[in-house]
Amino acid sequence: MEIRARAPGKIILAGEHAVVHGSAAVAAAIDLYTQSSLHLPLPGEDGAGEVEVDLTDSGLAFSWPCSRLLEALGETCRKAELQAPRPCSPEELAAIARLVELHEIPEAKIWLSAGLSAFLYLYTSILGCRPGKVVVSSGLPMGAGLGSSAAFSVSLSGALLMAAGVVCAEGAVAGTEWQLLGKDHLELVNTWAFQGEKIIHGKPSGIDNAVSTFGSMIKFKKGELTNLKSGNPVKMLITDTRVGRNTKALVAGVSERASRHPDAMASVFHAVDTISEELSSIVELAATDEIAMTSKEEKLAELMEMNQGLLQCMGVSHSSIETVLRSTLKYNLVSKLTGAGGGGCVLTLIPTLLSKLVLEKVTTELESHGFRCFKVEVGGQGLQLHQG
Ligand SMILES: Nc1ncnc2c1ncn2[C@@H]1O[C@H](COP(=O)(O)OP(=O)(O)O)[C@@H](O)[C@H]1O
Ligand SMILES: C[C@@](O)(CCOP(=O)(O)O)CC(=O)O
Ligand SMILES: [Mg+2]
Repeated sequence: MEIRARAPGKIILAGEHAVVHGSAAVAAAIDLYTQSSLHLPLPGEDGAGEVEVDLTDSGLAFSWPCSRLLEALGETCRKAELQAPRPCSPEELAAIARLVELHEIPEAKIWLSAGLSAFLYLYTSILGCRPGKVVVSSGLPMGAGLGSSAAFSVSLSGALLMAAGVVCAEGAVAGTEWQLLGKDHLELVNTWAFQGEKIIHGKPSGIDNAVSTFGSMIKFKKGELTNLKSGNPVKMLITDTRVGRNTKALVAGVSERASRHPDAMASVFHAVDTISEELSSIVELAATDEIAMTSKEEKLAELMEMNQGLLQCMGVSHSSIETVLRSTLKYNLVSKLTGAGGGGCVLTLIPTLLSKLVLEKVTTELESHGFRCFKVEVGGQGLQLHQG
């Protein structure tokens, strides 16, 4: 049996970091995906008696004998029958970390260990210690602010839950082999994926796994999700500064700043909340044609600029991000970091009336700094599955 699941990455238009502290944020799915293909041996064929994961983008594969997993994680594997999402306890996480340490991960790729821990937790919690192989491949840059960790957790959870027979397709994406889940099944995938995100991020808000699961453009506040009817989606240029960073460390850094300066940071988070609320109402107004496109774009640009200033206050900008801001400002274009910052990706709003020539000039200038630019479609489908 083979099950494939693909889950999109995301951009955050406003509200990253502040969303972890209860502010609203606005995010949208993008057309770059992480795909997980799960192969389970048929009854009677036990395969190699191992759980294997092939991380094709990093060129590394890992496997654990099922007997070893059962010995280390007996409780987790037994609880798999319940298939109700639950957090990973510190004892389980320590046992999983020991299983990951059985493999020598090259120092340059040590950041993969968080993803491997999330994999082992999701696999054994949902399928128990059954043999199987998962091949993961992604079109998303990893650790760059486009939500690769959430897309990884969502695609894995989707494939595993379908294999366990807990979720099933309810519709199809027209003209493709991909199938969709109903709302309740998506909720279940999302709750499991959040457990994976917790292992990778420490303290995620849940916005990344929500937008990766449900797709579209959403407003997210304190775990509550509102779908935004966006009409004409905004056009964004993404610049990957190629400066590596780690969401977990950046989120922890903002929390530390908030505990050093609680009142000042509460004001910053409140300001971000009002920016996200205003941005989401402009997006929805534009869908009803009650606001002209140019006026919408001017307002969005100003709100993005203000949000970027507040992200600097939180201490998550970076000299590479500032270089992108300065370069795009020369062409009167507004940019802000997206995701956790500290490097990673920057969004630049592309106004409808911007000439191709100007866009080419900006892109050339950004690429001359060693950055990578690309355009994405915003607000598409969330999790999609295929059973072969
Ligand atoms: N395809 C993948 N294979 C293995 N691990 C992955 C994959 N995608 C994401 N991860 C895990 O997620 C981490 C990146 O997550 P994070 O720091 O939150 O950045 P982002 O979510 O913005 O890409 C990686 O270090 C890795 O542990
Ligand atoms: C910084 C944050 O708001 C978004 C992190 O996104 P990413 O992992 O950098 O793609 C954290 C969160 O909301 O969980
Ligand atoms: Mg992430």
